[in-house]
Amino acid sequence: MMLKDSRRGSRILRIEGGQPLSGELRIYPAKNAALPILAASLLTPEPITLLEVPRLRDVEVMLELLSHLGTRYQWEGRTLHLHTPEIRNTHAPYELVGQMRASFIVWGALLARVGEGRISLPGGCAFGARPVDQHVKALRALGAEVVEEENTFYARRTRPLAGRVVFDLPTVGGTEQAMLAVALGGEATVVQAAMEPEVEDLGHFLRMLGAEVHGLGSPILHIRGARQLGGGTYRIIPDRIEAGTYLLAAAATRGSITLREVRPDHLDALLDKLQQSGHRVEVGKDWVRFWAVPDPKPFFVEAREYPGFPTDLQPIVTAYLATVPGQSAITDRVYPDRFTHVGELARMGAELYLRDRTLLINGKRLRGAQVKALDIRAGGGLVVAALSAEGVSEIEGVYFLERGYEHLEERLKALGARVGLEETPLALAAD
Ligand SMILES: CC(=O)N[C@H]1[C@@H](OP(=O)(O)OP(=O)(O)OC[C@H]2O[C@@H](n3ccc(=O)[nH]c3=O)[C@H](O)[C@@H]2O)O[C@H](CO)[C@@H](O)[C@@H]1O
Ligand SMILES: C=C(OP(=O)(O)O)C(=O)O
Repeated sequence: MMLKDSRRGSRILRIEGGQPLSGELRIYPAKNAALPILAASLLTPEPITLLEVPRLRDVEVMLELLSHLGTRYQWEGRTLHLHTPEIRNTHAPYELVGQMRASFIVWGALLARVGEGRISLPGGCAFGARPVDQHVKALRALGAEVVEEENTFYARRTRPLAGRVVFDLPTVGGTEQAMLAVALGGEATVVQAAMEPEVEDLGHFLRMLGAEVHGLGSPILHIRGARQLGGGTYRIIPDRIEAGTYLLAAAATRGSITLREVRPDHLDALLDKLQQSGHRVEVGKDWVRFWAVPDPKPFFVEAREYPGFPTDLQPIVTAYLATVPGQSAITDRVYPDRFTHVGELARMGAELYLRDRTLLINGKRLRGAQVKALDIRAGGGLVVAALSAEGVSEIEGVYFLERGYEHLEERLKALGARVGLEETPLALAAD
């Protein structure tokens, strides 16, 4: 019996597997680039327009937080107008920050704009420890006074933040936090900065506002903030994780698809693995064509920081490899315990063995089952597995899928999948 989850609703995604995906898809802009750019909009009193913003639950949550802090916003189709003439609140409470980790970087923006910020420890996908010590280290290195009390952090500054931040490890959110903290009037050199395309996109956005940003895409960044930032219109980069999910779904179903409005260079690590598996790939400036072979080969993947194989595609490539005969192996250097999807995939008949943080996979034809998405990309993995499986799967935890995949059901249908979103009857949903 399915358990009722009142906060997350009781909908299920029903997938009848076995249909090879085929067709064309325009990839949406990146959630993980949109979220820090939304946080950065707090830095300026001037209006900002973001073109083609993903209409995702995470974006709605971030907008709720921004309005609490003082932003007025308006949607016009997929275009988003934002304006923060002044900050009305300097406290980002748990009810908002607890829903999503990316919200934590509004802290740096508040500190830069009004000199202080109080923020609750963030929530987000739970796939092992996700500390914030590097965020605190960065703000302290820049001269902020930081006090932690009962899962809430308070920071203030008495002068513009400036200094050298040396991270212990490359952190996407930590790097973005440091960038926001100095973009308005401060200055920083960031050593061992994250090189992810989403960090680079934030850098381009800050440049548009008037900050100087050097070294984007490299491990050493230099940011010189402007005394006053302006506004402008910005287009966010395509979502490499959404693109990767559809490519792996096509691979798992032995289908063929064309992705448009993508950045193939952001997908290098995945495209290389797909080719290693035997599939055919062609790329152009902003498109990728993919044809699966019927008898792909297994491979080894190690998820790492960009430009390595992305950890956010790790659960999804696991689902694909679970369909490939032979032995594959996966490790995740970014989140070594990101394996919440393993038990659920096993329910679909996948043969997976976790040994010393390495996942060994004996690929085979999967079978449909009732499973539960426990985070966004674990959910993406279950969708990929269900699409390739024999029979019907019912995926619970649609809430998580909606955090990361816009119009998932319609898009899969357009590619020929047999999929439907269903309300669980109340009788079934009750525990
Ligand atoms: C909204 C967003 O963009 N989320 C992405 C972002 O998350 P997020 O920014 O939270 O991930 P980080 O890059 O910060 O994490 C990388 C590693 O650094 C560690 N760490 C991080 C911060 C800190 O203060 N201390 C610390 O030890 C983490 O535990 C992890 O092992 O990058 C992750 C890694 O690519 C992705 O999985 C997430 O989808
Ligand atoms: C893990 C993700 O998001 P967050 O960092 O907000 O948990 C994700 O987008 O896959």
